[in-house]
Amino acid sequence: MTLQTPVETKTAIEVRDLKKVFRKREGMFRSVVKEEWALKGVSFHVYEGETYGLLGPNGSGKSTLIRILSTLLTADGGTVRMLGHKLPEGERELRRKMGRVSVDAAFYKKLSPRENLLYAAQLYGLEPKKAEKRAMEILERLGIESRRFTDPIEEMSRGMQQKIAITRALLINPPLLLLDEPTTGLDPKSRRDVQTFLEDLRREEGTTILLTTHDMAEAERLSDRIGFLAHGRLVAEGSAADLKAQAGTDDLEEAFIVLTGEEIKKDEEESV
Ligand SMILES: Nc1ncnc2c1ncn2[C@@H]1O[C@H](COP(=O)(O)OP(=O)(O)OP(=O)(O)O)[C@@H](O)[C@H]1O
Repeated sequence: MTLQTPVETKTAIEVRDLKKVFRKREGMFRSVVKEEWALKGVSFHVYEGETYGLLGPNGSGKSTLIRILSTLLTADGGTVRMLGHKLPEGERELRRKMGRVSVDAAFYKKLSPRENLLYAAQLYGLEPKKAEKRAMEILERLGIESRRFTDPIEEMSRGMQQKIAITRALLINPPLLLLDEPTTGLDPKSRRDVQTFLEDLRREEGTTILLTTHDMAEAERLSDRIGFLAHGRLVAEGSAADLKAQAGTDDLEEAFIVLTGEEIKKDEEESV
């Protein structure tokens, strides 16, 4: 009898009962403290090499969740384990292993993408020539013409800045990528460039990707599994097909409404 080797599926991200509260002072004398639970106990996991999309309307807690995983915010409850490291203890190691992109990426705006990326490469301890070659390759694949590499970032559109932020996150070729709304506000072509690039990355490098979006088509195109987030809770999860089956519909947007009782408002510029 021959024993079959089981296919090993490792977990890259494990989030258990994650909670986050924001406290705001309100009232005339700012004496009233109001608590806002952005995350009310969220649990999910992402397998190695999987793309997992968190889908939710404005204010559902997507950015808060990604910011905690990115080590930019600390949680008020629950546990996070990524690539075998627990937060907050494994913060330093994790920062070296993950790429993070958010809508408010900080750059030296007077400097060019080339200068910003070389500076980041230096911080990562990368060899400048190799880093430059990799950066130029990624920028080209993302559809930025090489003649723009030396223009100041402040002269570039938001879409271009977003592509430069993605390039920076990928300089170290991280096994894990956390993307907060990677295509929000991009024109249709830029959006497709970024989506195609993310698909290639998953296929060619086996990168584990956690992304947030409020774009149904994007979630469906990119994600192996999708989690529906509403009011700080993960209401449902599964492949797009599973979620549609759970809701008894063949449309993901309708499935979102049926399963969460919420609607996702589309930004006007986002209709592709
Ligand atoms: N720094 C903060 N201080 C106070 N409240 C905050 C802070 N960040 C987020 N919140 C609140 O937490 C809740 C979740 O916000 P979060 O930004 O995570 O949602 P989101 O799903 O990412 O929304 P969007 O799609 O608009 O970015 C909201 O009610 C928001 O007002």
